[in-house]
Amino acid sequence: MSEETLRADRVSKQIGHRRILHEVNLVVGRGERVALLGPNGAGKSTLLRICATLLKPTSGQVFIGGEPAAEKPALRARLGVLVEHTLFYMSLSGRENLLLYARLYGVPDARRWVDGLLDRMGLALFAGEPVRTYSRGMRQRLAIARTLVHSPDLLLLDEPYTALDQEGSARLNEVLTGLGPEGRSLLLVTHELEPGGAPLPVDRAVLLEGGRLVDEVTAGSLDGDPAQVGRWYRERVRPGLGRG
Ligand SMILES: Nc1ncnc2c1ncn2[C@@H]1O[C@H](COP(=O)(O)OP(=O)(O)OP(=O)(O)O)[C@@H](O)[C@H]1O
Repeated sequence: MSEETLRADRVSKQIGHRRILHEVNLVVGRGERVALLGPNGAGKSTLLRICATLLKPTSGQVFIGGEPAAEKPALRARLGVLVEHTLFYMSLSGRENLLLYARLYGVPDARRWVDGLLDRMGLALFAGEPVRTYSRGMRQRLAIARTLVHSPDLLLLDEPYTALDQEGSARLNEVLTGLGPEGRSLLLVTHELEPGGAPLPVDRAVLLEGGRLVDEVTAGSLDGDPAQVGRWYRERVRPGLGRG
């Protein structure tokens, strides 16, 4: 794996007559966690989907671990992706759903590993229950666990805190905090600036507006206080008013 886990190189996206992304350059280093922030409609989900190889850019390229993603579909296995509406087999249990995924990726000692993930997301008690009985927050916890099943090098999470309660958010924060030391990387789209009342667990935040990356900040540059990422963002963007 190169030191650059993800590189978006002059990525543009046009849908119909609309330019949604304008020559976006973004690098996520190995073990680095980056928040992709911006107002509604800025193009965050579109950029994340392109980085996740779910959507093709109109121009520009995405590199995963230094390799061009468009030419190597196998790189997909290095990614853990959460976008809206994860699909599960509703009549199967949470555990069975994750085990299917684990077998697909040839995860060793799958049962133990999957049970560990369910436990980390606070789903141990419901592991054997069919997913159709899960609440929205429980499904979101399961969807997060699923992104981790194959120990991906890069997590791409779009609004993962949606529907999570305080405890679920804290569990996710813990998972994301553990990524850096394991050399795993994160691209996180969120409107939640203090999830579960805690600072965003990222090393850097970038601001996307009108399809352009317009600013960035490292958590370390803000007096070493990651809680300041939220303040940094709020000072730049006032909801509904665009750039402040
Ligand atoms: N398939 C599509 N067809 C037409 N327009 C689209 C399509 N997908 C996205 N868009 C438009 O692209 C722009 C960016 O959308 P995107 O979902 O990437 O924004 P976002 O920053 O994630 O917004 P939000 O914070 O509201 O989730 C929006 O104006 C949206 O309407």
